[in-house]
Amino acid sequence: MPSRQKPFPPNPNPSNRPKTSLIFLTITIFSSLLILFAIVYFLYYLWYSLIHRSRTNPFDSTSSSLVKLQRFCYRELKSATNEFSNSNLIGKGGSGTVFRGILRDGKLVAVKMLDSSSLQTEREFQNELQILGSLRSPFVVSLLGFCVEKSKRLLVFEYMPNRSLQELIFADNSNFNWGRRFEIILDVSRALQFLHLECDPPVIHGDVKPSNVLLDSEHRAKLSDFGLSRVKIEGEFGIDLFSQDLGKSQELWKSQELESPAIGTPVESRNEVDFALALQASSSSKNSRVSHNVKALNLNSFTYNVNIANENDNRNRNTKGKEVSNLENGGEYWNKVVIYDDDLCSTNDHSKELNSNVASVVVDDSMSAKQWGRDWWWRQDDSGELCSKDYVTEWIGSQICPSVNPDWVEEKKSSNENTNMDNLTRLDKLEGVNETELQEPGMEYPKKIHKKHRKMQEWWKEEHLDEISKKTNKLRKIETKCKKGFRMPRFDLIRRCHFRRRRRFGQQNHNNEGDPNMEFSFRRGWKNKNAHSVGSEMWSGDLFSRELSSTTSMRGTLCYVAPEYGGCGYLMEKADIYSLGVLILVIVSGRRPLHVLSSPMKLEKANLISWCRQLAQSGNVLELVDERLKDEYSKDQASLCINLALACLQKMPELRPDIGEIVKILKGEMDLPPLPFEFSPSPPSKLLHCRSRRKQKGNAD
Ligand SMILES: Nc1ncnc2c1ncn2[C@@H]1O[C@H](COP(=O)(O)OP(=O)(O)OP(=O)(O)O)[C@@H](O)[C@H]1O
Repeated sequence: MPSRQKPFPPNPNPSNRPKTSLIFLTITIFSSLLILFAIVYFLYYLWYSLIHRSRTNPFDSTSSSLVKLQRFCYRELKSATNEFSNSNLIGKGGSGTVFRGILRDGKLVAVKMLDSSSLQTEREFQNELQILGSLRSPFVVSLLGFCVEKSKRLLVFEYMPNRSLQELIFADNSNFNWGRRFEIILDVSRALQFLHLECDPPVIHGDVKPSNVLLDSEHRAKLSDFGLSRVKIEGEFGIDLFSQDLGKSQELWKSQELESPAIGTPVESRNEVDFALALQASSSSKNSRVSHNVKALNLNSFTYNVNIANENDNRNRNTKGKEVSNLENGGEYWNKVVIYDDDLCSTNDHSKELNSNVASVVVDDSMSAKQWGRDWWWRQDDSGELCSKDYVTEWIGSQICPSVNPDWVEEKKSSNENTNMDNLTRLDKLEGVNETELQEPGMEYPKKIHKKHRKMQEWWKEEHLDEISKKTNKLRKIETKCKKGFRMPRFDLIRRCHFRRRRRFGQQNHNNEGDPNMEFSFRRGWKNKNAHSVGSEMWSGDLFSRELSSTTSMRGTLCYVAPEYGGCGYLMEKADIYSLGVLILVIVSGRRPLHVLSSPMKLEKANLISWCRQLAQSGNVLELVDERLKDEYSKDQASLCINLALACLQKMPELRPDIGEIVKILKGEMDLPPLPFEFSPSPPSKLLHCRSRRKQKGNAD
């Protein structure tokens, strides 16, 4: 009989059901709590790490440092400086005049009155406020306050009673002993260490030189003048045009290195072009790169308590407490005019216009078309023309030899002093310098410069038409790619802001273009509205100014500026390292980087850097040490400093030590890495042979 299946027995205990759901509920609540706790913990951790992170964020909106900046009325600063009297005048720089002042509370300050409002002034002012205003370090001069009234721009700094290193080094009866020199080198290095490694994002000073190193009452050095500084924003650059070029130059470097003669080769064959490189920065277009850091300032989340108040132009208007930036306009600094909220003082910004009335300034002389010409440009296109010491010598000769440079005779008559092609010519400042200024004592620039330089440019144009055309095609290709959607944000950005600027300042541009003299300015390039060829397009200021007009990085000081920066490249930490290298040599030697003496016998010492390299090659670096020190210095320290400087002066930025290493080396915590010989200034030996063969051939003819 089939067994009947019993139905499933009913649950003997119906109260089990609520028990199960209770357990389920408990588990759910517990796990929810756990997740909530984890989230809270994560958020707390995030907050904690943000608050306690070791780096100083100069642009951290939570930072109260900027809030501490005091806004002064013009009247107040006027009375503090006794109406900006000459007796209170303590210095004059490229961008303004500095006065000593005593505030109402008795505090001694240095008041820097920036020269009349221009784009350049405004940018430097904003830079000082936004970068230096947020930095606090014992190695950096403190910015205490500012004043904005109409077109007046003033900055109030802590007073540095022992003035600048420049004055200390070059004072006649300088009691500048070795201990102090070494301390100053260490202090400047620490200042850069702070900027490069302890700030987030890192800050690049961009203009390290003796006059920007100020000394406090205890002769401790502090870095000042952040008008040209930049904030490094990692990863903002998109496609890196520069590094592509750098790759190329690296290949060249390698080939040079391989083909360069071994140690012991006569110096003449691989001597210096540092000076050329520095000067190259002042007029190179080939090395001009689209500036990739113009946006740096605006990329930061500045959330200062600011108002925009400019009723005169198209600048953005913004409300208090908001970031004032205009990315559409390429994020250029001048679209971000910040006026600090202060009930006491006027908040109107009357800075209106780009000062387009800029003199063309170049370094040239009657011989320059030839002298500067081929040799000068050699390094810019690697086209094979030899660049050697000759042109430096010739150039210096032209400054010294009366037959070559009649201007010099005049100068000499009026003064028997040494001729110093000093480092104090800031490339960006040259732009605004007129001829009269150039003829100031100590600045041996020839007078009729426009015409001569024009010739050189025309020569260059002829010689390099092919190359320019290639470059133009390359740019066009990039543009086409842009249009097709291939993202080249920087290029496009630069292009856009160029056109916008042209529109904005259309009137001024028009005026310049109408100038039959084809003025050259570092940012605008050559203007020739009648020129239509590809090559002339470059020099007409179209392509050239497209690159340069948008760049805010046409910066640096002659002889201190890093060659790769060239005024238009990236301003990276290693550019500061290069300048530090020059500064170290200047401190150790007590000489200017380019010190041209009337005696031709001392010509080889004219260029400090190349002289130092020569000494290094002959194993006699201590000859460079300032004679005024006699034998009262530490030979080990001096030789360490000089070798360290040489390491900093390497052409390839990558090969230079970083600032952390430099500080360690100076403190004796790390050995100086073996110093590679710097062959880059020499042309590849192949070219040397070519040239010598050509020369021989020429002689035979
Ligand atoms: N805080 C300060 N305390 C004392 N002296 C100062 C101070 N700031 C500047 N000076 C003096 O004023 C001079 C001019 O300084 P400024 O920064 O205007 O120009 P610079 O650095 O010499 O040139 P440039 O602006 O072209 O780089 C300095 O060399 C220094 O002697």
